[in-house]
Amino acid sequence: MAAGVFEEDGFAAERLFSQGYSYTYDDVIFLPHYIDFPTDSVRLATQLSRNISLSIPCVSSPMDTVTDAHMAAAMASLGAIGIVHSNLPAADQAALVRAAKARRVPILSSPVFLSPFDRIASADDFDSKPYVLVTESGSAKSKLLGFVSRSDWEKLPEKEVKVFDYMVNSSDYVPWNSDLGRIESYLQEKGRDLAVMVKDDEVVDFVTKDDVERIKDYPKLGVGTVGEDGKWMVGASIGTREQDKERLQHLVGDGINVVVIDSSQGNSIYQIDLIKHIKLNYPGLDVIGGNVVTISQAQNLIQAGVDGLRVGMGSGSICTTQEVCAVGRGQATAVYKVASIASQYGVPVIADGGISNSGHIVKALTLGASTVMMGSFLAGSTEAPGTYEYQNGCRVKKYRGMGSLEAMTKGSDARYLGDKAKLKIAQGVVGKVADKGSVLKFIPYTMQAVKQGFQDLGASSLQSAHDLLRSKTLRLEVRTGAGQVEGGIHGLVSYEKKSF
Ligand SMILES: NC(=O)C1=CN([C@@H]2O[C@H](COP(=O)(O)OP(=O)(O)OC[C@H]3O[C@@H](n4cnc5c(N)ncnc54)[C@H](O)[C@@H]3O)[C@@H](O)[C@H]2O)C=CC1
Ligand SMILES: O=c1[nH]c(=O)c2[nH+]cn([C@@H]3O[C@H](COP(=O)(O)O)[C@@H](O)[C@H]3O)c2[nH]1
Ligand SMILES: [K+]
Repeated sequence: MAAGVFEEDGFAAERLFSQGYSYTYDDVIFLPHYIDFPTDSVRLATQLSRNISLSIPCVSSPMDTVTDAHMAAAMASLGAIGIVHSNLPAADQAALVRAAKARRVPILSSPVFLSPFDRIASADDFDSKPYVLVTESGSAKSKLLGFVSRSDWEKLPEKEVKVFDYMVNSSDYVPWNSDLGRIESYLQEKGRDLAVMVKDDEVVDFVTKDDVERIKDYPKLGVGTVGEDGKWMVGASIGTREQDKERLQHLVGDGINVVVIDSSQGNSIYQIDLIKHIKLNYPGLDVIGGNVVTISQAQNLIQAGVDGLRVGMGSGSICTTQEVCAVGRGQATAVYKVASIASQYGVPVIADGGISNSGHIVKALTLGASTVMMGSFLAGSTEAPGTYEYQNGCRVKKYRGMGSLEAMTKGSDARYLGDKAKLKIAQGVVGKVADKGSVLKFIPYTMQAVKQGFQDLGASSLQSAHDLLRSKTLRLEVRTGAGQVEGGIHGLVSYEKKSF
């Protein structure tokens, strides 16, 4: 296929993105190319940063309604990665990192522990869990003695008795790093409904037969993201205040694999100094800088030594930065521009914000990003922090911007403690997103859709998509308003949209 054949049809990215417009994902559309491979042969393996490889290009955002320990473990199990948020005291953030790394299953049950001499007075004591675990002292760091199932407790005629009188005695456990396959065999062999995981002298968690059955039915992805220590890889975010150096020390102590410096405008003296500090003091730790949207911002952070760049300003679903500050960039343009410079230095780019469907992921990756970072796309999942509630008959979870007044005044973050006297201006909102089920189910389907997009483009991998982009074989155009309407569902009285 000679490139010349396409010269007259569509634009190369270089030309399209140098005309003075700030384009976002929905503005642009790729022209299909040539298919000579099946969908399943498309490889989505990628780099998060210089030294961290992922088997799928997905990252969960460091936001307090998106990434805690549960999300981080689930993302790692999918071959992606989670970045634990920093809107809480340093020790608590480090505890989330520790929790995510303390298992090799994609789920967390966060058990309730009791001692044999405690009593279970009400169903609330189960904290919505099917079991409580019984240990010698009633804490995790104590000898496992057994468990109480909620159904057994409900059948008790007299609830005032001590746990000791009716618990199931069992000190049987599986090692902390057992995967689901191993746990399933254990449950089958022992004819049990519950496997407790123990590490050294600490009871880590439990997995139920119901959990295993549920997850077994989900589609399988590639290998999980595991570090040299045999644990899930987990990232964490920090700010650029002096106290964040101490926070980082905690996080490194608990084994984070990568740090993300969280700022809406990364090209600052504060961030550049911090990058240098981290590279000097933790030379083995990958640092992701940002956020940036221009070539010159990116160049400054690359010069300071970043191993990855986070791109996006004002493109997030809960962001009001462009409205409040008049600064930012359309996300398609931002990703293309930053990636075009970062690729020359071998620095991978994370396209952060504005992802609401698989097509946006295809666009971000094809325009030069190596991964996408998602907030709203993941916030309605089972694994996101918070509980579901009902709004107008719809099952929803809370999702909020980290620059919203509510998140800023949560009062825990050192970033704002010193600023109490200052007037606070919100750059984000608080909202709700619909229940999407488990990331363990919808991410594999989303990745399959991304593979179909890559196939249409004639790209069998991320590298091949980037090669098509840079060789100008990839052609694209801007869609008019009517073009965007035509590309969506239109002209129907009613419809049901089911993606998988
Ligand atoms: N990607 C995006 O478009 C946006 C993201 N956000 C999110 O909201 C949260 C807050 O972001 P920002 O407000 O940008 O946080 P930030 O911490 O970067 O900046 C807050 C303010 O503190 C200042 N500052 C930072 N370090 C300092 C230091 N060491 N000494 C003195 N002043 C210092 C900054 O210049 C800025 O005025 C983050 O989670 C961010 O990701 C907020 C707005 C837009
Ligand atoms: O202007 C902003 N005000 C905020 O309060 C805020 N909180 C998060 N973010 C950024 O949005 C990204 C997530 O965006 P999505 O929901 O579109 O995935 C995130 O990954 C952040 O980059 C914010 N931007
Ligand atoms: K926005």
